[in-house]
Amino acid sequence: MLRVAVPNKGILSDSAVSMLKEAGYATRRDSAELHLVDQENQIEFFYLRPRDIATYVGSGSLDVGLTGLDLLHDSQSRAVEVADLGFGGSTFRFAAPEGSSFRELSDLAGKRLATAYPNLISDYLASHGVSVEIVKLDGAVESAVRLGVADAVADVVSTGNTLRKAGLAIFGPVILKSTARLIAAPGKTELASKLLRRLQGVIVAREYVIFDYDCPVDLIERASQVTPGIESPTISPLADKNWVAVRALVKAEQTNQVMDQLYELGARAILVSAIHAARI
Ligand SMILES: Nc1ncnc2c1ncn2[C@@H]1O[C@H](COP(=O)(O)OP(=O)(O)OP(=O)(O)O)[C@@H](O)[C@H]1O
Ligand SMILES: O=P(O)(O)OC[C@H]1O[C@H](OP(=O)(O)OP(=O)(O)O)[C@H](O)[C@@H]1O
Ligand SMILES: [Mg+2]
Repeated sequence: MLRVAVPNKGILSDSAVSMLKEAGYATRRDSAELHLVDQENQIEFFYLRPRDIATYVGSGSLDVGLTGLDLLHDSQSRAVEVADLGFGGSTFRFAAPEGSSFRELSDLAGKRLATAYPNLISDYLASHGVSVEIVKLDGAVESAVRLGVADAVADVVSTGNTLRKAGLAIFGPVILKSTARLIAAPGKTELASKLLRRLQGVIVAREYVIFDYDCPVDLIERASQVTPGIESPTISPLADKNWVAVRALVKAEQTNQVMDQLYELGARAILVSAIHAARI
C-alpha cells in the first residue's frame, strides 16, 4: 500500500485535502484523525505537520508527500521533488523596518536575521557569500525586530499584510518562489506515478477549459495557432464542406481573450465548457 503524507494543519492542508478528494481518494472526516486507510485505492494517508512531511518522506518511512518547496528545502531531507501542484504559492523574502537602511543583500552582513527557515536561509546566504547571525524562531517572525531580538527577518510573504502591519518592508532579492509540491522518497518516484497522474488530472481540470467552435476550412491553420491545445486540436468535418468543427483545451484564464481572437478570425458558434475530470 502506498504511504502518503498530507498536511494536517495550516494553509496547505485544505487545498491538499480538496485536491486529493477531487482525485477520487478518501479524506478524513474530522481533523483529529491522523491516519486513514483508503482500501479501494490501496493508499494509506498520514496527516502530519507540513514542516515534518519532507523529513518522513526523505527518510523513506513514507513513500510520498505533499508539502511546500520552501519547507522541503529547509528540511534538508533527501526527499525528491516529483511535481508542482500549483497551490500554496508564496515568496520567501527579506524584510526590515520601514525607512531603515536595509536596501540590498550585503546590508545584512554581520546583522541579526530572524527566521523560521534557518537552513533555507543559511544555504542562500552562503551561496551569496553573506555572513549573518541567524535567530531561529518558530513563527510570527515579523515581531522579532520590534521585540529587539533581530535587525531584520526572512519569512514567507503572500499578500504582504503581516509585514505591513508589523511596520516592515521587503528589501533585497527574492529568496525563493514556493508552491506545494508532490515529493517522493529517494528511489521511490515510480511509486508516485499513479497518484501523480490523478493529481495532474485535477490540475488540468482546474486550469483548462474545452473550446468547441466552427471554423471555415481555409482558416484552420490560423485557428490552430490560436488554440494549439496540449498536443494538437481535434478537427472534425461538418455537413457543410466549407467548415470544420474544432475542439481544443485552453487555459481557463485566457478564455475571453481567445474567444475574441477566434471570433475576429471568423470562427463562429464558440462554446466553452468546464472539465469535470481529466487524465492527460
Ligand atoms: N499566506 C501564506 N502564509 C503562510 N504560508 C503560506 C502562505 N501561502 C503559502 N504558504 C506555504 O505554506 C507552507 C507553510 O505552511 P504553514 O504555515 O501551515 O506551516 P508552518 O508555518 O510551519 O505552521 P504553523 O503556521 O501552523 O506554525 C509553506 O510552504 C508556505 O510557503
Ligand atoms: O503576506 P501575508 O499574506 O500576510 O502572509 C504571510 C504570513 O503568513 C504566515 O504566517 P502563519 O499564519 O503561517 O503564521 P506563522 O508565522 O506563525 O507561521 C507567514 O509566516 C507570514 O507571517
Ligand atoms: Mg505558518
